[in-house]
Amino acid sequence: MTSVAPLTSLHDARAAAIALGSAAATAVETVPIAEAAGRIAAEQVIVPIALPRFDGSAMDGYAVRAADLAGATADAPAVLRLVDESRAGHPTDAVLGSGEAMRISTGARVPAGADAVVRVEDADEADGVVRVRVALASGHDIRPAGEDVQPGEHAVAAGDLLHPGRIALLGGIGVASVAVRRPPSVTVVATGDEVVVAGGGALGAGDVHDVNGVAIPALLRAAGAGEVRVVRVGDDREATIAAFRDAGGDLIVSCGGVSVGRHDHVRPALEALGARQAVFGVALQPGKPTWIGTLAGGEGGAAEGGGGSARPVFGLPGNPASAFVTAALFVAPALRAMLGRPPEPVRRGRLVEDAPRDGRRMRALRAVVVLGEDATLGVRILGPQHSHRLRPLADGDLLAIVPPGEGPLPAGSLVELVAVPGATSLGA
Ligand SMILES: Nc1nc2c(c(=O)[nH]1)N[C@H]1C(S)=C(S)[C@@H](COP(=O)(O)OP(=O)(O)OC[C@H]3O[C@@H](n4cnc5c(N)ncnc54)[C@H](O)[C@@H]3O)O[C@H]1N2
Ligand code: MOO
Repeated sequence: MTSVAPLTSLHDARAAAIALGSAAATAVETVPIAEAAGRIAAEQVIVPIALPRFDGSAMDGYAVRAADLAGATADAPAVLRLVDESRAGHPTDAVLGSGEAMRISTGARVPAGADAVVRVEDADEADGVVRVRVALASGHDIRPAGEDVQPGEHAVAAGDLLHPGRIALLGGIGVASVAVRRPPSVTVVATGDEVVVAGGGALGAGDVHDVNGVAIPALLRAAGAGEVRVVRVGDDREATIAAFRDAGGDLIVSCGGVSVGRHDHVRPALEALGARQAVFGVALQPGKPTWIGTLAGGEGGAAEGGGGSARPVFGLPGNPASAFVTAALFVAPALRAMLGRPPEPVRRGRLVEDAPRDGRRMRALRAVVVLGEDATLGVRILGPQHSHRLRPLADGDLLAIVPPGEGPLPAGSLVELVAVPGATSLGA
C-alpha cells in the first residue's frame, strides 16, 4: 500500500463489518419445523404449554398408591387388586382406589388416585391380583406435569441456530413452523490471470491452481451463506468492473487484486461503480490490504426490496492465507449479523509455546487446541505462517489473535481465539 492513511485496528474493522452486516439483514421467511434444522431463528418463540402435559408414567408397570406398598418385600409382597389399564394415548377416567393396581405403559397418563408406578420387573400378576415386591416413595417413576418447561419460558431466541436439540423442544411444544432468516447469497469474485481452476487444463509456467475460489466459498457456506456463486476474472480493469457490476447476491467478496500493484483493479473498479469505502488497510498480518464497504444493487438487502440496497462488499487480499483469515475475521461476522445472530463471544486460550509477534500489526495465527500442562487445554501456534502457505490452514482450525510487540509473546500468555467456520475446535 502506498497510501499513508493510518491502518484501521482489527477491532474497528470487525465492528465496521458487523455494522454493514446488521444493516443488510436478510428477509424473514417461515419454514415447516421439519425443514428448519440449521436455520437461524428470526423471532423469539415462547413456550405455549407445559411439558410434560400431564403426570405420566416413566416405566411399563402398574400405577399404585405408594401407601399401599409400605413394608413390601419379596417375602412379604403387597397384594393389590388389578383394575383397568392406562396406555399411552389411551388414558382411563377410572380413579384408582386403595388396595388397587392399574396396568400402565411408559408415557401413559397416571390415573387419578395413583401416586407411584411399580415396574413390571418388581411385581407378579396372576388371576387379577398384582403382588408387588418393593416399597416405593410417592412420585416414584412418575414424570410430573410441567417439570420440563413452563408456558411463558423462551424456547428459542431470535438469532439462535436451530440445531437438532432446539428442533426437539419446538416439536414438543407443538410448533408447526418457525420464522427464520433467508441465508445470504454471495458472489465471490476471484481475480488473477495466473489462477487456473483445477481440472481446467495444464498450468502455464507462472500459473497456480485456484485456492480462493474454492476455499472462500467453503468457509462462507460454513458461516451461514446460502447460494455462493464464483466468478473468475483476469487482471483487467473493465472485466473487474463488469464482474462487480453484474454480481448478484446479498454480499460480494472478492479475492486478490486489492493491493497497490499496477495490475490490481479491485479498488479502482469499486470506485468506478460508486462503492462506498468503510475500511481500507487493517493493522493486521495477514490481511493488511483488506477493503470493506458497500455497493448498491442486487436483488436482496435489508428491505428485501432489491435494486439499490447497499450490499456489503469485502475486497480480500489474494494471498490464500490472507483471504482465508480475513474471510474468517470479517466476512463471517458480517454474515452472522445478516442472519440476525449476535457476534461470537470472545474466547481466550493459553499459549503452550511462545508465539511470534509483529512489531506493529496484530497477527492472526493459524492454531490448534492441544493438551497443555496438567492436561489443561492450551493453544499451539502452527508455524511458519507466510501468507502464501497452505499447510497451516490445512492443519489449523482456529485463529489466535496476537497483539503487536517486541519479541515473541511468551508461553502461558492468554490470546483471543476466533473460530474458523466449518472447523470444529470452537464450534461454529
Ligand atoms: N508493494 C506492495 N506490494 C504488496 C503489498 C504492499 O503493501 N505493497 N501488500 C502485500 C500483501 S500484505 C498482500 S496480502 C498482497 C495482496 O495483494 P492482492 O490482494 O492484490 O493479491 P494479488 O496480487 O492478486 O495476489 C497475491 C498472491 O495471491 C495469489 N492468489 C491470488 N488469487 C489466488 C487464488 N484464487 N488462488 C491461489 N492463489 C491466488 C497470487 O498468485 C499472488 O501470489 O499484496 C502484497 N504486495
Ligand atoms: O497482509 Mo498480507 O495479507 O501479509 O499477506
